[in-house]
Amino acid sequence: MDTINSISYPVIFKDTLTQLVNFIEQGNYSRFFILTDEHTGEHCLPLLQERLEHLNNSYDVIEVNAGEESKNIDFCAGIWKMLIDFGADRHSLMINLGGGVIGDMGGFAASTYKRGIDFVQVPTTLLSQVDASVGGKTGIDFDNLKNIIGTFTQPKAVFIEPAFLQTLPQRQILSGYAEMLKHGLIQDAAYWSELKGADINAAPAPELVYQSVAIKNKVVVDDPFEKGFRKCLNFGHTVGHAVETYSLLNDGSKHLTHGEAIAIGMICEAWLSHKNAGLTTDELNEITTVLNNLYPRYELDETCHSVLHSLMKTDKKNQNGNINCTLLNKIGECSIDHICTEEELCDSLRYYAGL
Ligand SMILES: NC(=O)c1ccc[n+]([C@@H]2O[C@H](COP(=O)([O-])OP(=O)(O)OC[C@H]3O[C@@H](n4cnc5c(N)ncnc54)[C@H](O)[C@@H]3O)[C@@H](O)[C@H]2O)c1
Ligand SMILES: O=C(O)C(=O)C[C@@H](O)[C@H](O)[C@H](O)COP(=O)(O)O
Ligand SMILES: [Zn+2]
Repeated sequence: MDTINSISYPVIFKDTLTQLVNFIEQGNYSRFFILTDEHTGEHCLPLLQERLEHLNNSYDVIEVNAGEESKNIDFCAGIWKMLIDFGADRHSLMINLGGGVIGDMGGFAASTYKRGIDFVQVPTTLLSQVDASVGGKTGIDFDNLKNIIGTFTQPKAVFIEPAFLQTLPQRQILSGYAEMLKHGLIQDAAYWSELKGADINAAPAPELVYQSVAIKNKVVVDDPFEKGFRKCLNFGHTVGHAVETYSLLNDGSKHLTHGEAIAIGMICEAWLSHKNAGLTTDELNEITTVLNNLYPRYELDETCHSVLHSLMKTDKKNQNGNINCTLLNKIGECSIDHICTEEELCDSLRYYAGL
């Protein structure tokens, strides 16, 4: 349980911060930059800085506001500007110290600055440790659409440090847990069974984080650019991204987290899986009960269906104007490219609302 080899880089689980310092020392970088947000600047940066004290390399810290509201072109431009002001050359390294927002946006900023500088992911939320840091999807939100601008660019390494999870609020633990449950549902029934009964009041054991990364990694290694089966990792996201965006637009600072929205999306898409892909009634009931008990309820009445449907029409898995979902054939097995109609998608929202 030390390292997983991903597409072109290691995901490191052991002696993580020491390994990060070694990586910087051996990388011969002209300069490095640590991207943080307000919370990781406070809770995670000091732990890293302790280890950097004996290094000769100089570095700068770039801090952005925390949260999804910052994952946009304005904050990204702020990062590019800071890199210019700090004199970052092509042999610079960006260290993304934070959750999925920092990883996605920092990865995007790095992959485009001077046509691309190296970056590493140091994920500090459960969600980013089990999912966002691996696989090379970078990006920002634009025009109220999730991750609509971005690249597939692989980091040079990923460093997963369990100590960072100690300061993570419970709500964020639960948010990351949704992507872990997704990994079980799409690829591993035994993992789903193990997780559904686990204590979610604290960060999960490192073995479970490792298992999730292993599941995701196998998929992204086989299909790094999402030409086909990688779409399985998007189970719950056709509806989930629409619900997340809807909440970002309507709920101000009380918006849903990514994981909370994906949990709702997984309930709806489990219903679609029952209708169109062979998921049994018992399995649908099991998935619905587990997710509905774990995650807060969210009101989705008829008035929001047309907005949600318009948002789903922009999903990246779609083709030729059809909305393409990833659906479960059974717990632990899924298939991609199921075309779902507006009526079916709205019925799935009605199923959720009627629970
Ligand atoms: N690239 C991918 O493959 C991928 C996969 C899944 C999700 N995502 C994206 O990831 C984002 C969600 O990521 P997230 O859930 O990590 O959100 P986030 O980055 O907004 O972090 C959640 C909150 O936790 C705080 N935080 C982070 N680490 C902390 C720590 N150790 N202690 C205390 N507070 C801490 C952050 O400041 C923030 O307030 C979404 O934008 C989603 O689209 C990307
Ligand atoms: O890595 C992937 O592939 C995923 O789909 C993982 C998702 O959990 C993640 O939310 C991802 O950012 C979604 O990507 P998008 O292409 O639908 O924006
Ligand atoms: Zn996700």
